[in-house]
Amino acid sequence: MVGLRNDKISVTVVTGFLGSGKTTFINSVLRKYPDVQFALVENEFGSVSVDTKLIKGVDASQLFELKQGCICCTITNEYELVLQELAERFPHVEHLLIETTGIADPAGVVRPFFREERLKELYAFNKTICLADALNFGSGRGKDISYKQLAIADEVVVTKSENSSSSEREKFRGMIAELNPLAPVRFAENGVVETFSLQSLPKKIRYFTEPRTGDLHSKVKTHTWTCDRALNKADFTRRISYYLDVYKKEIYRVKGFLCFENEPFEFVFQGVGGNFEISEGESLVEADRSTLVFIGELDGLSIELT
Ligand SMILES: Nc1nc2c(ncn2[C@@H]2O[C@H](COP(=O)(O)OP(=O)(O)OP(=O)(O)O)[C@@H](O)[C@H]2O)c(=O)[nH]1
Repeated sequence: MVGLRNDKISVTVVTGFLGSGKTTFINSVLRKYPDVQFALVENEFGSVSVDTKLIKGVDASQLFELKQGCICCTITNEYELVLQELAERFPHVEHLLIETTGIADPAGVVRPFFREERLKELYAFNKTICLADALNFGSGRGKDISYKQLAIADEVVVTKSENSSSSEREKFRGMIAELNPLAPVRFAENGVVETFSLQSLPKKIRYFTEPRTGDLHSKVKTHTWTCDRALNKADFTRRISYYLDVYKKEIYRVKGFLCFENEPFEFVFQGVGGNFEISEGESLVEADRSTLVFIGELDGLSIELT
C-alpha cells in the first residue's frame, strides 16, 4: 500500500490550552483547503483517538475517519504504530492534523517525527501551531503547560482577538516573544485567521524577535548561542546530540542555522525535546556565523557546544 504513495504526508500539530479554540481553528483550516485530503488524529492523555466532532460541517470526503478500534490497538502506548498504520492504510491522505489536548505536552506528540526512521520516510513534519486565547492569556491559568506549548510552537495564533486593540495586540506579541522569539504571531477573529497558510515556514529563520524580558514570571527562558567560525559537522552533531539528550527535560526547543566547514549552504537546525534534525537550508553562507536559539528552563545551564 505504501508503494502507492508518491509524497510524504505533511504533519501539522495544533496545540493550545483548554478552550483556546483548537477545534474551531481546525474546522477553519478544513474549510480553507477543501481539496486537500486530510486525516485527523486527536491525542488524548497519551492515548490516541479520532475526534469525530471535528468533521461537523465539513465535506466528509476531505477526511479519513479512523474508528477507535483501528488506532487504539490492543497494545498500549502505540502512537508511533498508529501513525505508521494510518499512512499505510490511507494512501490518499495528504495532510495529517494532530490536535493535542489542552493540557498535553506537545513535545511527545512531535518527537516521533524527528526520531523514528520509518515515520520520517512516511511523514514530512510541517509545523506546530499553538493557539493562545486572547481572553485568558497571561492569566496564569495552566501557566506551565501553556507556556511550554507556546515555547515549542513554530507559529502562534492568538484566538478570540476580534475585540483586541492594536496596543493589546502589541502586548500579546511582546509576551509571546518573551517565551518564543522564533514564532510568527497571527490573530484570529471569530475563529478565522486571515493570513493563515498551511504551508511550512520558509527554511530561513532570520525573522526571530530579540528575546525580551517581561513580566510573565515564567520559568521559560531564551538563550541565543552563536559561533563565528565554520563548524565541523560530525563533531558538532555529536556534541549537540549529547547535550540535548542530557538536558531533554530542560530544553524544550532549539532552532537556528549552522555553518559547516566546506558546505556552501547554511543548515537549518530543528530540535524538540531531546531530538533534532539538521537539514540543508536555502541560504548561501555569507559569514561563518552559526546561531541557535534555545528555549526552555535554562536557568543554571551553561550552553557550550564547541
Ligand atoms: N469569540 C471567539 N470565540 C472563539 C474563537 N475561537 C474559538 N472560539 C470559541 O471558544 C470556545 C472553545 O473553542 P474550541 O474550538 O472548542 O476550543 P478547543 O481548544 O478545541 O477546546 P478543548 O478541546 O476543550 O481544549 C468555543 O465556544 C468557540 O466557539 C474566536 O476567534 N473568537
